[in-house]
Amino acid sequence: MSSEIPDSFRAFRIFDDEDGYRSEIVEQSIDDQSEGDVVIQVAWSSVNYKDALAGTGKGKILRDFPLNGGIDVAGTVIESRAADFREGDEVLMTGSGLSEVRDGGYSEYLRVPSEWLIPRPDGLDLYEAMCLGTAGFTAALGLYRMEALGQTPDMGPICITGASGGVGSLAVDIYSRAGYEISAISGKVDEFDWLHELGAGQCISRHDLHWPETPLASARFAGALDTVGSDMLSGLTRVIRPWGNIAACGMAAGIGLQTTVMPFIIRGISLVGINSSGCAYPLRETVWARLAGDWKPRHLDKIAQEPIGLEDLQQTFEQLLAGGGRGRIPVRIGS
Ligand SMILES: CCC(=O)SCCNC(=O)CCNC(=O)[C@H](O)C(C)(C)COP(=O)(O)OP(=O)(O)OC[C@H]1O[C@@H](n2cnc3c(N)ncnc32)[C@H](O)[C@@H]1OP(=O)(O)O
Ligand SMILES: NC(=O)c1ccc[n+]([C@@H]2O[C@H](COP(=O)([O-])OP(=O)(O)OC[C@H]3O[C@@H](n4cnc5c(N)ncnc54)[C@H](O)[C@@H]3O)[C@@H](O)[C@H]2O)c1
Repeated sequence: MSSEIPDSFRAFRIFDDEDGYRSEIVEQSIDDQSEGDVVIQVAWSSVNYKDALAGTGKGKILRDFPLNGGIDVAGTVIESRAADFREGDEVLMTGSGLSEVRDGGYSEYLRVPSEWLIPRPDGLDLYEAMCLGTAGFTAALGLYRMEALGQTPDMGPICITGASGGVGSLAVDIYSRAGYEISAISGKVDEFDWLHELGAGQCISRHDLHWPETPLASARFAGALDTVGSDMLSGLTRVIRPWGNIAACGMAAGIGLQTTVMPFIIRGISLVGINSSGCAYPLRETVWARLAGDWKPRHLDKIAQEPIGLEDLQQTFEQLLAGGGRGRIPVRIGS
């Protein structure tokens, strides 16, 4: 790694102006970026569903324009005015306003506020940290919050929806490592063998699901991590066993939710909202420590696809939004 910030470097930047909503690779300088007390020489980022919404304009993700895309970043500190970080430190940052209100990780150098930076935990290298990224953090935060509400492996199987995607596949790996029996729901029957390899005990085709319309139906799962939303989440509320939990993190199928109070007051289930982006710093550190330790996925090599570059982002976004994602997509930024 070189130790000087070049006058000009590459970034994937998102615009919304008189020429319309668009994203392109630009040359920029560090002074073109949002404020911060630390500059990182970026090594890796990743592609999340939210990056695809931001990069294509299909979701209202950016709240300021223009900004560099990329809600995840990992690299080495090259310049610091912060007491807690020194040149040469390896760091990562997920969510925390990246590609929402400040420039994101699709950039060879990135200036960030140190208050959101996580020192790379022992047990993960920078590449692995970005194979996890927001997706892995979200899966782990879901489990952390369900366990805080009393979820334990002996209560029975956890259902993971959108199981072939980034959050879903990492959750299958992490939760099975944590001792849970996993029922994976996916529309991609071709991926069932792979999901079994990651730790799913049972795979269920989304196309064979017929959620009951009644307020309650036979309880079949002890808990759930839902990345899909809409009818999937509505149906799940009706089939969770007494005192079980649902961690709701996604809306790949839509943002609606139709249910009744019955699952909550008769079975005592809890619906927990997962917000990876705004998660408070102490909990962030705790969850990253688990991801680097006892919750580190055992099959990252099977979940991570071949790395892509900045020039591949647009095409990858389209594939992801069309439901064509499988596992995680690391983005190589540094040479
Ligand atoms: C990591 C993966 C993920 O997070 S997946 C989720 C990705 N996020 C999304 O897709 C949400 C995109 N946002 C939207 O679609 C819209 O903002 C929604 C929520 C529908 C509201 O739109 P609209 O009715 O036009 O109102 P608005 O945008 O002015 O917002 C209303 C108030 O809500 C707030 N808000 C909005 N987005 C955020 C956000 N991401 N984080 C925190 N606050 C948010 C706005 O600031 C606004 O509140 P206020 O009036 O400023 O106090
Ligand atoms: N709340 C948070 O903090 C948080 C963090 C990360 C991701 N998310 C959300 O979780 C979801 C998954 O994110 P990801 O990065 O893993 O994306 P991804 O594209 O890797 O995975 C999405 C999965 O959903 C499936 N899917 C797509 N459309 C569907 C539909 N109509 N019905 C059922 N399944 C469908 C896909 O096949 C894929 O398995 C997204 O909605 C994303 O916004 C939320």
